[in-house]
Amino acid sequence: MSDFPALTALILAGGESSRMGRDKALLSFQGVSFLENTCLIAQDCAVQVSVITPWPERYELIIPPCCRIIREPLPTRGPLLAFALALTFVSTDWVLLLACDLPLLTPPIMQGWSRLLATVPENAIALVPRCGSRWEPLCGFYHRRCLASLQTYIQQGGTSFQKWLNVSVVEELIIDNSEILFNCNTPEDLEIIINSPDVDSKKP
Ligand SMILES: Nc1nc2c(ncn2[C@@H]2O[C@H](COP(=O)(O)OP(=O)(O)OP(=O)(O)O)[C@@H](O)[C@H]2O)c(=O)[nH]1
Ligand SMILES: [Mg+2]
Repeated sequence: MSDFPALTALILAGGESSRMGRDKALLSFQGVSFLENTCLIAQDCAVQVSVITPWPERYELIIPPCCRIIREPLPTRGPLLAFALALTFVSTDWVLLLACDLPLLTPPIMQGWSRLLATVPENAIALVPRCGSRWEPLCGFYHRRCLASLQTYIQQGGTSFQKWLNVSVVEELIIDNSEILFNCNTPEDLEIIINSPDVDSKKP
């Protein structure tokens, strides 16, 4: 048995990738696509992994066999609404939400963070890292009890993770090394990780 609660991982793969100019989920890093790599990392700490996307056909051959796909209607309306939809399919208390463009995450890091769930106060709806004044919501843990407040926020027209988290009780996930959250959005970002001598072992 693991020393953290059962987790469902929800992986977002429905972005436009407009800055990258091609689908980030399909980018290859160290011989594995970004999306498959994210699924494999998530599998290591989650009892169920689901990919939420409007185009399942694009990914069904690259994701590991036991991962589920949740189809999101088109047109997409951003990560917050995709998360709210996916959350309705979750049966574990805790969820790990991940973007598919965080290629430096590793299983040991995610497991270490998962252990912190035991320290989260009962009234908190999430455990999320911060970078400066902003949350890093697409690499965070959410309790299923956040769904009610999330749905209310969305019904009021909200679409911003930052604003929703700022009006919620959220525990900050303190991270030792923010480089682990390196977000690969542009061709230049991709060059950086491909050419970095430190990422061979994915230890920034
Ligand atoms: N399912 C789903 N995922 C989304 C949606 N929008 C963004 N994402 C995902 O959220 C994560 C972060 O996306 P961003 O890097 O902010 O945006 P992007 O749309 O992928 O790329 P840009 O067009 O360059 O902003 C990625 O994993 C995206 O695939 C959406 O509407 N639905
Ligand atoms: Mg991004």
